[in-house]
Amino acid sequence: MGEEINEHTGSGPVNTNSNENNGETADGGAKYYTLEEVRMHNMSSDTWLIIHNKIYDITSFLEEHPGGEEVLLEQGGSDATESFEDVGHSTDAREMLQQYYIGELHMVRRQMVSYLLFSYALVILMGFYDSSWAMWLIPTVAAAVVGVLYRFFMFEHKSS
Ligand code: HEM
Repeated sequence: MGEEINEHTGSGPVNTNSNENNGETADGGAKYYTLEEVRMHNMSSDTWLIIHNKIYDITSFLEEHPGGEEVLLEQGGSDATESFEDVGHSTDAREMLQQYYIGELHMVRRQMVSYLLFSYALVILMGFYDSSWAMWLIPTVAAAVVGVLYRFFMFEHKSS
């Protein structure tokens, strides 16, 4: 998947090859935005929300929202997952989200934590490397850790 991270602080994606407003790059991969970048879009003329790690540009939806514009503006530029779920939105409301989808949240910090934990686990295991049982245990545990991390990242990017 063509992962694209926009590190700029402007209002649109940096990659000129990307298709605007459909959350996909020209090669079909999702657009990724950092939390810092999403935070910039917190005004009535430009409102983005994060819901379940997906980014939505809801500027054009503000006035249409049955629950009012105010509640959306309060959440502008931030993670509205909890508020959205607390209201108990209908299936229709969830389907409406799709038309405002522009990309995915890039989990820089969570990825770093995972990499650190993985490295830490390897260092601990290396301490046992002088015993014979460790010869098979280390690769086994390392494979299990990689498996868990892989599932974690897949869930993170696919959750909705
Ligand atoms: C882009 C995201 C959102 C969409 C598409 C959306 C859509 C809707 C829709 C269609 C309804 C009508 C009731 C239903 O069908 O469930 C509704 C009601 C409501 N929404 Fe949202 N909503 C969004 C985000 C939010 C957020 C983040 C909040 C809270 C901060 C919120 C608070 C409310 C409230 C309070 C109501 C009124 C519920 C009632 O009066 O029964 N919504 N929304």
